[in-house]
Amino acid sequence: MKILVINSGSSSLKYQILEMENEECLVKGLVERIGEEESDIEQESKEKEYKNITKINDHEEALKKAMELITDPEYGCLKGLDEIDAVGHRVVHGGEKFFSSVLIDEEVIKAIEENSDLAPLHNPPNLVGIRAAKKLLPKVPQVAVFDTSFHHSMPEKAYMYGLPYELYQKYKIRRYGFHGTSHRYVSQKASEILRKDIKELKMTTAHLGNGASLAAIDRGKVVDTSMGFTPLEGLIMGTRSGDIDPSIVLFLTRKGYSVDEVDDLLNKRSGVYGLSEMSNDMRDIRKGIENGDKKAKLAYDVYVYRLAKYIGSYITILKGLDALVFTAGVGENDEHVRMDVCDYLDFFGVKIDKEKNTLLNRKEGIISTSDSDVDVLIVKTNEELMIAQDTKIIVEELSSKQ
Ligand SMILES: Nc1ncnc2c1ncn2[C@@H]1O[C@H](COP(=O)(O)OP(=O)(O)O)[C@@H](O)[C@H]1O
Ligand SMILES: CC(=O)OP(=O)(O)O
Ligand SMILES: [Mg+2]
Repeated sequence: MKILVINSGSSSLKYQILEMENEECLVKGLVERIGEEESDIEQESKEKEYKNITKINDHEEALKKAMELITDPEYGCLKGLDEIDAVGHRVVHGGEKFFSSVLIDEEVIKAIEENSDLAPLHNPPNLVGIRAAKKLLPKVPQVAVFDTSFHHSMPEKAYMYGLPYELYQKYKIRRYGFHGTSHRYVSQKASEILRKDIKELKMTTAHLGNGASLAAIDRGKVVDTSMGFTPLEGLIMGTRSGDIDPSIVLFLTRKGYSVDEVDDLLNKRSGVYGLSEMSNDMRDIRKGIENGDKKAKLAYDVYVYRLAKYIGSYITILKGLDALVFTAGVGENDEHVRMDVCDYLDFFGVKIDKEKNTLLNRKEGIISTSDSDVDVLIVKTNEELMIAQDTKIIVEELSSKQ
């Protein structure tokens, strides 16, 4: 079975074709800066790499271009689009309605549309991707895999805010959590690496990409997570502020900032980028620190401090910790972040093996010492594989019913 996985962002479209026989990725591509004068297109297959800059007007055009490249005799991996058996879509906000992946029909599309209010940056482009794929591949079953669904197990006490209850009833204002597909994948993978049943483990998974979140996972079930009503809450991220005093928003609007300006400030101009006044990328921050840049150092320190503070609080609510898992761009590649976060956790018996931490950088495995009270791991996230696996299960169920 060949599955097309689509992750459609506000101005980008990421895609992969996976052969599910051996769960191999046949082709992987990215169209960026959709709608701008120049869009970047990149595709990688076994030994071939395609790169081009051209104008791509919208997501439908991006998907069309992707389909052309997938079936290109030189760069592609398929002879025709009819080889695609199913499509799996990343959908960011499933609200309270979806707690597992579903086959997409008109009702599901309507529900995703209704949740757009809750994730205006993410759900609309996801829907555009779904509609474009349905148009191009009308006979192929399509599945939605939600970022929020793995967090559905959170208890009320973790997902409710200290706000009037009627706001929850009226607007569904509560914590939802995101990156669930990644937290689910890496928690399972970590238990495999540890050769322990996930049902026996207390775990904290740290998805540290451009967006970043933590999940507290008790015996396979999420009990808390750092992102909230939207993906803005929690950790310091590449360009997002994470937790701040909500009064700052009121203060700024009273100073004359418009709602859209505050939105832009908190989502796109804050976090590591805002503090360092330099970059959202940890590689640039490292270079800055090495060159003695004080703001880069400050941004790094605030980033690591917030992370350690959250992990400490998760050790309390989990009443212990068996495994701490680092994943995504920063988690997988930045040995300094892992080292410095674990340094704060010394009191809890977390001991990192410096040599393994360096040696396993960009790889996968256990990086704690054998006498550490907590196993610390690097796991490479693979949201696309998880989406494809869910899609396969749902499509097989569907065909067994027919
Ligand atoms: N070698 C590296 N060292 C440190 N940080 C890295 C490295 N490679 C990537 N990163 C960080 O990872 C981020 C991207 O993470 P990724 O998980 O790919 O992001 P996205 O949220 O876009 O999926 C970059 O912005 C950068 O901060
Ligand atoms: C939900 C979210 O923050 O996603 P990303 O990290 O892809 O921006
Ligand atoms: Mg990501």
